[in-house]
Amino acid sequence: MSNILAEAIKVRDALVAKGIETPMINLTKSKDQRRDEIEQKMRDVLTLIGLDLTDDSIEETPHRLAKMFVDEIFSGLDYANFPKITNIENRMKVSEMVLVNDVTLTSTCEHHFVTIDGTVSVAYYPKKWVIGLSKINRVIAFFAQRPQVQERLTEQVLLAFQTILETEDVAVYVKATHFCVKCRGIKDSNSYTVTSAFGGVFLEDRETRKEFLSLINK
Ligand SMILES: Nc1nc2c(ncn2[C@@H]2O[C@H](COP(=O)(O)OP(=O)(O)OP(=O)(O)O)[C@@H](O)[C@H]2O)c(=O)[nH]1
Ligand SMILES: [Zn+2]
Repeated sequence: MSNILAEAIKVRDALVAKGIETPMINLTKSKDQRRDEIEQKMRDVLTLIGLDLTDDSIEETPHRLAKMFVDEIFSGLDYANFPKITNIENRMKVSEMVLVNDVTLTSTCEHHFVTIDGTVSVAYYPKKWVIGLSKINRVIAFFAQRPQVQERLTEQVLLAFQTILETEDVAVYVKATHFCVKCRGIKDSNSYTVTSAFGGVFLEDRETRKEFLSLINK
């Protein structure tokens, strides 16, 4: 736990207090241990599917899956991976909306463990702080690298930025295609899902919300 940044702990506590934290347990095993155990269990799963793991193309797949789960697509379950964010004091007194539009979103649906593919737009009115623009992408990527449902992801991103920026005035808009809808089940390759979450002035003032939505052209 010691390598978790104070900012990350603040964000986690805020999500827990609001009841929007991802259902997760405390990780006690080392990454090596977790990779090893996942690899063994994935070996069993792939064999039960009917694959021959002596084939040289797939013999390393259980190992690849273990690495992918721990180090890549589910790395956002570990707050040690929360991005380092340098808050810059708003000395230039920016008072207009800061908008980062169409940030790439690649996440994983928690119901079927297949891809969620979309974009996220985030806007805020700076109060005390501004942050580096790339940090907006990095925070979104952190929460995307978890098993997710789109509604909770949207709320988590909103509260994370409200906590980091110390302002309620944040808006989040997510548009995504769910491969659990596209490649299996109902097999609808056309539909997409839109979710949004608004705080402060974006919630209270219809004109501000309209301005945000028109700026992102939705
Ligand atoms: N609200 C919400 N639902 C989601 C999201 N991702 C997937 N789902 C839905 O979660 C549901 C899971 O439903 P279940 O009935 O338990 O699973 P299933 O029988 O495999 O469902 P089908 O997809 O209808 O075959 C499905 O309707 C998915 O489309 C999401 O981000 N938000
Ligand atoms: Zn799904």
